[in-house]
Amino acid sequence: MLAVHFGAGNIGRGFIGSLLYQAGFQTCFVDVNSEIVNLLNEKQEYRVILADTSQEELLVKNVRAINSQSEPNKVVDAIAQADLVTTAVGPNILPFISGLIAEGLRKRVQSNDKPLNIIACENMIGGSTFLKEKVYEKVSEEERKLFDPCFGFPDAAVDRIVPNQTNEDKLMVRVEPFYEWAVDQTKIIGEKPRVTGITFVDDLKPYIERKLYTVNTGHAVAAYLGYYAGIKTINEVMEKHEMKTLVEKTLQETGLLLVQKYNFDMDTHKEYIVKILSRFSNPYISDEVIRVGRSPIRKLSPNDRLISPARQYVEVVKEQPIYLAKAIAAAFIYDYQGDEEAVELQNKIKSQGLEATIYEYTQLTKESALVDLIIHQFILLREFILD
Ligand SMILES: NC(=O)c1ccc[n+]([C@@H]2O[C@H](COP(=O)([O-])OP(=O)(O)OC[C@H]3O[C@@H](n4cnc5c(N)ncnc54)[C@H](O)[C@@H]3O)[C@@H](O)[C@H]2O)c1
Ligand SMILES: O=P(O)(O)OC[C@@H](O)[C@@H](O)[C@H](O)[C@H](O)CO
Repeated sequence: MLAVHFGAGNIGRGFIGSLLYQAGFQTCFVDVNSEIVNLLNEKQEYRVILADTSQEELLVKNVRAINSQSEPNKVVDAIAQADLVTTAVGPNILPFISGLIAEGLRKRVQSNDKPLNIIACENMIGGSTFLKEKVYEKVSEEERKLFDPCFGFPDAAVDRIVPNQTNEDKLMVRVEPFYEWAVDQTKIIGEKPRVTGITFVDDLKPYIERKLYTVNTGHAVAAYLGYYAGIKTINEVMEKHEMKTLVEKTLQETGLLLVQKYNFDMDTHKEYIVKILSRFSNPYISDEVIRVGRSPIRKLSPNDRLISPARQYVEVVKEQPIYLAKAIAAAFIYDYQGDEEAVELQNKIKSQGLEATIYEYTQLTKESALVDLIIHQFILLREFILD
């Protein structure tokens, strides 16, 4: 069985690649990083180490890689023969890989009538659906009709903390022991991929919202407030009582929303939050706030981990989400110069002011009480910096 996986980065190698190997797949990674591509082809295996007391090691074998920039035709051929296609490249990159996927599917319908599922394993709601839209923009109406019965794009939620890391062995990747991979089985075409570790569900929305608005919201709060306080890593943030409290208070807000919206059991959800907080404090992982806070414009977009739960909190809980507003304000203050989106955001605030910048990136409107709340929290944080 052949899996083609786009993105041989942290989550690609550390999570998806390791589960695919354990399920008996040969994995062909597709990436633009020639160093990683060459190493994968040279070694054909890599190590995944668990970041806990056990330091357990898994040798992931049966892997190869293609550089999609220099050998796009090989990617097309691999997709034409694959049994599964997955991605972990980042939401902003999906449009850039959609052309190659379209080419691959175009070639495949001519020679291979086996159904194929393409699963985007990205931190976003509706990632595979978005990828499908981008692929379908590149093919004709006639081809879309041919593709529909053959290719599924089931959405997914993936959870495993894999920090950026520099190891002597450049292929090795250190990962937290916890993982979760939920896939919308209603959108699968043909047989479900036989991968132990995937949970197939009929309704992905509660899974993805619970994950994104707990793990990723909590992470974003820790990253932006941590950066603001001059702290380098997430576990250092969690060691500061007042910071940890801010993360907890924010997760109480998203928790209340999730419990009311999905009828989750409150005690079970509280336990889920406790588990997430303990994952953030894992002493075996050093996860920089600049990785977790990366791409603030994406993280401030309407359907992502900050604005979406804040807007829904107002609608569902009918109160003001003070702590989410504080986290959003901290994201608008985030000015790390090594992050293109942070630089763009700060330039926008300088040139057009905070209020117009909020409207532009969050798509909140003048009618939303959230805007004043965010501005208020922004001023409080700014005054604190200037003091
Ligand atoms: N790291 C985590 O803890 C984690 C956990 C769950 C989900 N995710 C999600 O997984 C995705 C990847 O995150 P990551 O942390 O592994 O990032 P990463 O930067 O480590 O990996 C991304 C990989 O994609 C490659 N890439 C970039 N452009 C490409 C292109 N055009 N074609 C093929 N490959 C390309 C990069 O070279 C890199 O190897 C993101 O959507 C992220 O939100 C990450
Ligand atoms: O990958 P991002 O930029 O969407 O979010 C950063 C982190 O919150 C994220 O990578 C988490 O580590 C991951 O989602 C845990 O499952």
